[in-house]
Amino acid sequence: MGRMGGNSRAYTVNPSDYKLLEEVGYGASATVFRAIYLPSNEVVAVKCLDLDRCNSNLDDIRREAQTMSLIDHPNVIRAYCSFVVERNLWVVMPFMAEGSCLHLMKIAYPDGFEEAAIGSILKETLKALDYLHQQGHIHRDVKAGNILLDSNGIVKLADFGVSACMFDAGDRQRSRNTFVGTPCWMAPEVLQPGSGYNSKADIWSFGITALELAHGHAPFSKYPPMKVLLMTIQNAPPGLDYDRDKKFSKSFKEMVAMCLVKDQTKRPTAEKLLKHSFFKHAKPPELSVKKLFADLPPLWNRVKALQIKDAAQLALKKMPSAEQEALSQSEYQRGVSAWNFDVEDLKAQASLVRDDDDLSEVREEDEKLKSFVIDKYPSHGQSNLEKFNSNSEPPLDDGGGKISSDIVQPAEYLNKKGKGLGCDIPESACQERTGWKKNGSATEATASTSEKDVVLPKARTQSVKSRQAVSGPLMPGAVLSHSLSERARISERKENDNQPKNEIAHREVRRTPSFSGPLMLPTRASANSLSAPIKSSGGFRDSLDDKSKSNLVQIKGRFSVTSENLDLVKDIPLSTVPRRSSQGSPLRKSASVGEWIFDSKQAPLNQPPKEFNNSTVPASVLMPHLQNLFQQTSIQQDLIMNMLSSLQLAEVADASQNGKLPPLPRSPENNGSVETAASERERLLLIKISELQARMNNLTDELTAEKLKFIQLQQQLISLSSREENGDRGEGDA
Ligand SMILES: Nc1ncnc2c1ncn2[C@@H]1O[C@H](COP(=O)(O)OP(=O)(O)OP(=O)(O)O)[C@@H](O)[C@H]1O
Repeated sequence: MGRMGGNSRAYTVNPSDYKLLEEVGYGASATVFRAIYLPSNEVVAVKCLDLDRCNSNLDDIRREAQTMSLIDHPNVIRAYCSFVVERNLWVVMPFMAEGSCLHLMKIAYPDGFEEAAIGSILKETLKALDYLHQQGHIHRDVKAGNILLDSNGIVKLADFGVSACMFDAGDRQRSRNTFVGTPCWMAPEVLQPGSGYNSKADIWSFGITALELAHGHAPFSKYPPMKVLLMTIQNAPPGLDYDRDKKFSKSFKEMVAMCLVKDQTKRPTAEKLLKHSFFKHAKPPELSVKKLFADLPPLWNRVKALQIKDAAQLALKKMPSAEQEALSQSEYQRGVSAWNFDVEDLKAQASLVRDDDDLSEVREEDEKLKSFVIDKYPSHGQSNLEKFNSNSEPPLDDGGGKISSDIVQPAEYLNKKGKGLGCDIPESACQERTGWKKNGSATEATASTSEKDVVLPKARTQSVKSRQAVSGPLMPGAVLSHSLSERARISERKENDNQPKNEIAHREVRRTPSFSGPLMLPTRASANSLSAPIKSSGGFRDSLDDKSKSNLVQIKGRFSVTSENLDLVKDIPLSTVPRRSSQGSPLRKSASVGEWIFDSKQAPLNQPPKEFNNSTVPASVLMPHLQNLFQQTSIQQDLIMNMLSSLQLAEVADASQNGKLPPLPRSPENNGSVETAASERERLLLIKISELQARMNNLTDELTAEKLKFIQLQQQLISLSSREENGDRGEGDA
């Protein structure tokens, strides 16, 4: 460590020679400051690496620092010198006044740069890569966050050297607990166990970086690491879409496609890629890059604005997501640090990760972000909040988590014409151009082909949602209330996802005894099994929990999918219930109770109309049948419930009087046995209820039989009378 060669100017390794000024960047393990090198009054950047957060030892760092001293290229940022200050490693570098491309996009270009600027930035970056590869190095961390710009438009690739060393030794990027990163830039071969990788891995990352610059975020960036790993391995490579990314040239699309080939041997070298027509026509960066930040405020003010926004986003992170992210993150750390993936294991882990990219959720988060900012910065006013939007934002892929108490000065900045903030937000600093530009679906629309791959999980999530809705919003009128309650239930479920498990369980128990919606099948099941007073006992709580578990068909994302065909007698001891096969069940026929009430035009219940088997039947045809079915079922349900409850009340009173049920203990001395007696009482009541149900079934059977008899008699009567009529007519004719 110490001074590094290849630089004409000598820099001391004495920390007191450096005056640290504003923070201009932060990453997984480091914070970067603008600083003054006092002996020469020169502005430099000092990167302070927290050694406690790095998994590398000092020897590794020293070795890498020596390697760095050999690097000398205009497009690779070099370290002037480095030294240890307490538990930090300070790396002194040239100060790149416009920061990273990532920051620039976040602050002013949430949808990415225009092609001319991208071409220049990529060309300079590729020159750096070519140089490094020629020197036998692999960068391994090519991404917009590591492409730095200075005020002249000069482009330099950063984070090589010390950082790469730390990457070797462990898991540099992911060593900080608060950091949430994604392996979006990693080549498939890097993620695959044992496949080995070389400098072509940088070409893949370069291709991903091209997409990042084009869209404002890397493909898959909204997914947690585990999911990204799998998507990178399993999905078709991402790319620029020939239709959707119309604004980009064919040669740009071609160039990206060449980089993002899964077979590394088919990817071009940096040297070869530089000869691609896309780079041949690239403009000098002074022309196309410099104008990107022409009217932007100083870097440190932008960084502060971003920190506030990042803090707001972090504060809004919902618990389960955070937990899942932590899980994903820890798995990711485990795998990445060893560079040894068990793909099957990853799949299993990734299946635990939610699919959460539907727009409604993004909007929901967006709304929360707004309200958070209102709470935190009430003076900003609603009009300004309209400018806040995180839809287009990729997840934080740098540090974050630092809630700065500093206040960004009133922004004279970010007044870029047509894009400028032009607002009066004092702290979060007019973030219109800080990536909070509203572009929601537009981002989706311009997504790369990679995001087409994402459509699948999306569709799956949606189908799960629609299945959930089956029990609810079938029809207007009386059922509407149920649909509403069901929707409320779903949203409650959503809410539940954000709550500690024990609380959810608690609420589940509290919710189920409510019989407000007799048409809701899950509620029916619980209503059928138990009466309200019994439900309040602890014993029932267990049974409820078990029941809810047993009804769980699938957990998908935020939603648990429950069986819609819950057995109404599920909770009743089997031995006491005369079970019938559904086919031969008179109870099924007893659905004809509805026929007594509704006119004969109504659809038969036992047999769905033929069209039902045809999936192409229009909803307009299906809806009346479904409504009819639903109404009849609900009426039948109500009838049964009424009969059941009246019978039940009578029986319970009866049984209690006859001493069949143990009376509830009344004296305080009996307190110890209250629970036992109560649960015994519950058990007996359950048996009673099941007996009553069985009796009710028999009664219904009898009723149905009587009805059939009645119909038969009616038919006989009709035929008799018609025969009589015919006889009369015959006689008359004769
Ligand atoms: N020389 C520099 N001049 C100006 N800004 C810089 C300089 N070096 C780094 N930065 C800023 O600081 C940020 C973090 O730096 P860097 O990427 O080196 O840290 P890190 O901890 O290695 O981050 P990560 O590992 O997440 O990429 C950069 O994204 C950039 O915005």
